[in-house]
Amino acid sequence: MMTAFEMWSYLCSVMAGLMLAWPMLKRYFPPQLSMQLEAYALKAVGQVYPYVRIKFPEIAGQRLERCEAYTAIQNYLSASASAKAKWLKAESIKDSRSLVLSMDENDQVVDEFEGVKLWWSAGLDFSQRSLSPWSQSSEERRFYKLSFHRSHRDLVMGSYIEHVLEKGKAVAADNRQLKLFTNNPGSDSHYHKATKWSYTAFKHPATFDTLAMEPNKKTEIMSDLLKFQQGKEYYERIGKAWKRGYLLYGPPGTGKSTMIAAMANFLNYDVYDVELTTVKDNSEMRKLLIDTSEKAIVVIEDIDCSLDLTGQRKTKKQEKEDDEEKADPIKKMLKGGEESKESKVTLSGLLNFIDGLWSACRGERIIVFTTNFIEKLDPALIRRGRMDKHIKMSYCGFESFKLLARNYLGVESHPLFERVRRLLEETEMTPADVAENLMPKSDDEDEEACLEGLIKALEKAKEDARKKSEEEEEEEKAAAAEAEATAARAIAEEEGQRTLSEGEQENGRTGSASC
Ligand SMILES: Nc1ncnc2c1ncn2[C@@H]1O[C@H](COP(=O)(O)OP(=O)(O)OP(=O)(O)O)[C@@H](O)[C@H]1O
Ligand SMILES: [Mg+2]
Repeated sequence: MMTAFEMWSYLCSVMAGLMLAWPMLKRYFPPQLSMQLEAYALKAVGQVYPYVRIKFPEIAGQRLERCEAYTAIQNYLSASASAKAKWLKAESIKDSRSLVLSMDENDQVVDEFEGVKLWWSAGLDFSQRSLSPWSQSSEERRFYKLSFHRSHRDLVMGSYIEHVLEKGKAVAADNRQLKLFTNNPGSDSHYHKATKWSYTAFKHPATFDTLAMEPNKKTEIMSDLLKFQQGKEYYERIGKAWKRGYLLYGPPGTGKSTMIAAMANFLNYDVYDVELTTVKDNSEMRKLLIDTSEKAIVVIEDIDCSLDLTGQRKTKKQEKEDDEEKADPIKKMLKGGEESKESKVTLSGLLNFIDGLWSACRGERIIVFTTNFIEKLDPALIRRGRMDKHIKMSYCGFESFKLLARNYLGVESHPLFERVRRLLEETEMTPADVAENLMPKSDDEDEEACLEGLIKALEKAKEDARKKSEEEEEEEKAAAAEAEATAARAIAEEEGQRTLSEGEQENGRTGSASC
């Protein structure tokens, strides 16, 4: 004969078994019926059932965004799921080169944390979505459910969930394919899935190993990036948003864009390439930036050309057009439609988003501006704190050349290196041009031919620079001579005028004396 306690324990364990088996049994019932059964069963056992359940939906919130927790749990469970679950789902990651297995809907796995058993199950809800007053569509909503005994509530809430999310994010970082986002031209759509970003897989092969620059400078940048990436607690402690601004400046072809790609590959961050000229106004800019994920590099290339952010300067052409429009109102009206398409992002808007917005965002973000003309930028835009690190990308030095030669030709040293070194000291050539000269153009071209080609190009560049400076000197001399001649003419004219007026005065005096 069973005691009351034994019966109670038996009943509880049957109920627990049923609850845990339910996700698997559910597949044999129509969706509507299974939802109703679940609701009744929940009511019935709610009072006595000793297990707590937490549901993590895939889609949540008003904007129906994908829940970060769901993704993290999916990644966390992928490891246990592939070992324990019976129904598995395979998804390809990283350029379809590997597969991630996650448990299928209605399956479950058991996890253990600090000696406590916890059950995870995957499920599917069907929610009715009304498309119009006459029709409805059923939408599938995935979720994960965590079940555990109520005596472990503190442990789960206190540390287990945090542990799952952190591990899940780490797995995601290892597995994920980097993405390159670009902003779509301004759209006013309110449809919940409309996004302001579109993306493609980021497969740029540049790394810090292939980036040619002075070794000390490169090491400094890499340590700076690492320090930033590992600085979560530090930024929290000093009360600063976890962001860092880099300004890359230098002539075209010195590797600014290549450096951004190397940064993304080094940190494993997505790249958000902002095309400022298609951003309608400051508020759209804000929305765009809120929509970026954490672990992101936000890039604004050629900031000096993107917008009139440099103290509201106007080009001569714009000034002339403005004058013409003032004189001709019809022309202004005709141009009106065109103007409304122009971006109205302002310098202060841009400064606000760099400073203000990200203070409220969790997760690390790097912002990179590039420019060919640092002197054209408003000092407010690039002051430390906004653009924390200013990195000058310069012409190719000998160390950079050696790296390019190793990369492009596979040579560490060569008798021609010495000539290249001397020429690089005497003339300026961008890494882009050096790289182009080092690249074999046919199978017959060996490293010697490429190095000789580079030497010829360097000699030509040196000769061109010499001629250019001679021409400039000539022009300067001619301009100085012209200025001197103009000054002499002006003095002579002034002299002539004075003699003339003195003569007239003299004549006047003799005239009046003879009268
Ligand atoms: N420092 C470098 N190291 C390795 N390759 C480089 C470097 N600089 C330039 N290159 C090569 O030259 C090409 C052009 O470089 P990149 O686009 O990075 O220049 P940039 O400074 O961004 O120029 P721009 O100012 O015109 O945008 C790259 O594809 C790369 O192959
Ligand atoms: Mg570039």
